Order: sequence, then C-alpha cells, then structure tokens
Amino acid sequence: MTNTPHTPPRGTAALIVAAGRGTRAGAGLPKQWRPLAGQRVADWTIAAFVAHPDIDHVLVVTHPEDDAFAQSLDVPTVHGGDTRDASVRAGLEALALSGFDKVLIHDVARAGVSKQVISDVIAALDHTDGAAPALAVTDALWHGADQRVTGTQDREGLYRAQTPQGFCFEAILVAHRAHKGGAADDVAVARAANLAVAIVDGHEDNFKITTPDDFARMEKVLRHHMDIRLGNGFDVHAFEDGDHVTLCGVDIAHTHALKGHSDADVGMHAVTDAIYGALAEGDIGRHFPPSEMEWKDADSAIFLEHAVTLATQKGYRIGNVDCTLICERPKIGPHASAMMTRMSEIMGLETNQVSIKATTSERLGFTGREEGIAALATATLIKA
Ligand SMILES: Nc1ccn([C@@H]2O[C@H](COP(=O)(O)OP(=O)(O)OP(=O)(O)O)[C@@H](O)[C@H]2O)c(=O)n1
Ligand SMILES: C[C@](O)(CO)[C@H](O)COP(=O)(O)O
Repeated sequence: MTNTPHTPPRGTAALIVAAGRGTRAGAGLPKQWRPLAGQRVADWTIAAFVAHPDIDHVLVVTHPEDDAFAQSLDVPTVHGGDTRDASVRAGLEALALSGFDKVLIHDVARAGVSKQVISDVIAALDHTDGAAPALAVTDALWHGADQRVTGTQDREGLYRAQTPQGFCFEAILVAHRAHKGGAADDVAVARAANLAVAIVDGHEDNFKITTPDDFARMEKVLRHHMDIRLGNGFDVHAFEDGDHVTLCGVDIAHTHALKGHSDADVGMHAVTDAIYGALAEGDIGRHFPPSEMEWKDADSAIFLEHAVTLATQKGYRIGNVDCTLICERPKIGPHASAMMTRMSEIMGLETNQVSIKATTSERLGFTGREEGIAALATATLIKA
C-alpha cells in the first residue's frame, strides 16, 4: 500500500497477541496475567504501546477463558485462536475495517519492549512492506541430540527474531488470509507472500518471557524502566532599586527589582535547580558560573532550556514541575497563569504539567520584611 501526497497516513494500530496459555512458563496463571514489578505482565506491554506517540489504537487478542482479565483492560479486546497465527489473524480481521495503514504485531510476553524499538519499526515502514527487530546471533551454534553435539552451524547471517513485527496493514492481512498456518511469526507469513521485510535493531531487554526463570530477569528490566527521579531547588534574590521583577519568565511591574548576575528570575532558577537535582547534575552555578561575564543579565530561559536538554540527553522526560514563590509583594495570583504558560513553553510541556503558586511568610523573616523573594521547586523526571 502506498500513500500519495494527496492521501494522508491513516494511522498505526498495535495488535498485542495474548491468547496463549504459557505452558512453558510453569504452573499458575497464564504468564501474561501474572504480577511482575507492580502490575501484570500484560499491563506493562499494553502501556508501552498506549504511551507511544505514534500508536493510534491498541487491540489485545485474548483467550475466551480469560474474559475476566480482558474486561479489566482499558483497551479493546477480541478472542484469539488455537495457535499464534490464528490469534493474529483474528486480530487483523477485527481491525480490517478500521482504516489503519500500518499495524505492529507484538507478543504480550515481551513486556520489556522500548519506545525506541517501536519507533524504529514504525519508521522503517515508510520504506518497506514489513520491518521487525532482531539481534544477530553471537554464540556458536550446534546441532545436538541426546545431550551430545551432532554438528555445528555457521552463525553468519543468523538473527534472533523479536516483536513488534510491523507491516503495511492490507499487505499483512492478505498474507495471513492466504497462509496455510503453522508460521513461527508474522515475518514468516509476510515472506510467504513475497513481502520485503527489513531488520531493525532489537534489544536484549525485549526478550519473551517463556520459562519460569524469565520472570526474574524481566522484573529487573521493568524495574529499570520504572526509573523515576525527584529533584528539589531553592533560590533567593534580594531586592534592589528598579521598577519590575521577572518571575517564571514574566515581567511584573514592582517598586523594586531583583538583584542578580542574570535576570534574577528566582522562580525559574529554583525549577532549573530542581531538574539538575533530579539528574544529580549540581545546580545552575555549576553549569553557568556567575564568574563568567557571558551570563551577565542573561535571560534565565537559557538555563532552564539547558537543564531540560540535559534531561532529554540522559533519556528522561519531565513528569511535572511544582514551584512556590515566597513573597509579600508583588501579588502572584494575577500572573500565575501567564507564568505557567511561559514555563511550559520553555520546557516543552503541557500547561497542566506545570504548577506555579505563591505564599507569604506572614511578614516573618527576610521575605516578610520585603527584602527579597525566595522560591522552592520540585520536579519529577521519568525515564523515557
Ligand atoms: N493461540 C495462541 C498462542 C500464542 N499466542 C500469543 O503469542 C505469543 C507467543 O509467545 P509464546 O511464548 O509462544 O506464548 P504461549 O503460547 O502463551 O506460550 P507456550 O508456548 O509456552 O504455551 C504470546 O504473546 C502468546 O500469548 C496467542 O495469542 N494465541
Ligand atoms: C513471534 C516470536 O516472538 C518471534 O521470536 C516467536 O516466534 C513466538 O514465540 P514462540 O515461542 O515461537 O511461540
């Protein structure tokens, strides 16, 4: 299926097959419904696709005996078949009239799938009928029987196949309808229909929970993915002569100005330090020393942008930011909305991820005597 410039893309569906019984995973619930690192295996896998910005729809294929589990999911489900390819076919048929032009087919048991792997498969589909992640085989390979080596196998050109396996929707639907069954995966179905399939980089964390030992290994992967960091920042600037202050990127007329090497935006500095703190990367002074004239009267947005870029480079996104300004005057309430808008613009966030509020110190201390303004901030960073 090709898209002309006049035919806009119709979107990408994720089809997660979860109708297996998990017989190799040992006794107990089917592996996809077992708890792991705080939620069920299936919840982790589904969340990875729901959270992906380029996935427009998620459909899960479940076993008829698992209806109680299926009903607990926040995404639509459809019953699968007796084999993996029958389950994939059932899912594709359920999506057939929905108008998606791409589909990513994924094993529910690969709960460690990353945003990067999903993105790479989707991106490759711009140039090919199909794309799937895989890892080159690095161990020596043998043939064996009765605990004896019966031969050796050249590993050159051999890959370990993973999912999600992505395809142009119509092409893989036609291929599955034509296939006689018994395929190991959807790449085999695609190849039988002469579709071209590109290999993209897989990841060791994207392994399939198959045997009992795999649960502990996957738990480690998922706990690593759950990396959430918290940072705090605190800053103070004294008043000096002047006619306005800059707070959280907004200029406010006032009887005094704030004194500082840069624009003395005490709120923005506290937020910036909270982000550096969450990254264990020191504070503004370390990245922009006050001894350097370059930062004299600088717009503090430069500092905040730097902290956000550093977070992105280290693989984190900002979850939310909360800042409290401590002063008797100026009154912050009338400007809070403009501050949240400006701060969210600089950080590339939605406005509901940024909170700016204020308190007085009941006329106590240096803020109470109106000698300056203090600011306190918290930021959460989430491993992307
Ligand atoms: N009839 C089937 C068989 C498998 N699957 C899914 O296909 C993937 C293949 O992984 P596999 O490890 O083979 O899963 P199971 O079939 O559940 O495991 P086992 O072979 O150990 O029973 C899993 O996500 C599984 O839920 C499916 O949807 N329908
Ligand atoms: C599709 C698959 O995950 C590719 O590696 C795999 O073939 C399915 O699992 P199974 O253990 O072969 O049933």
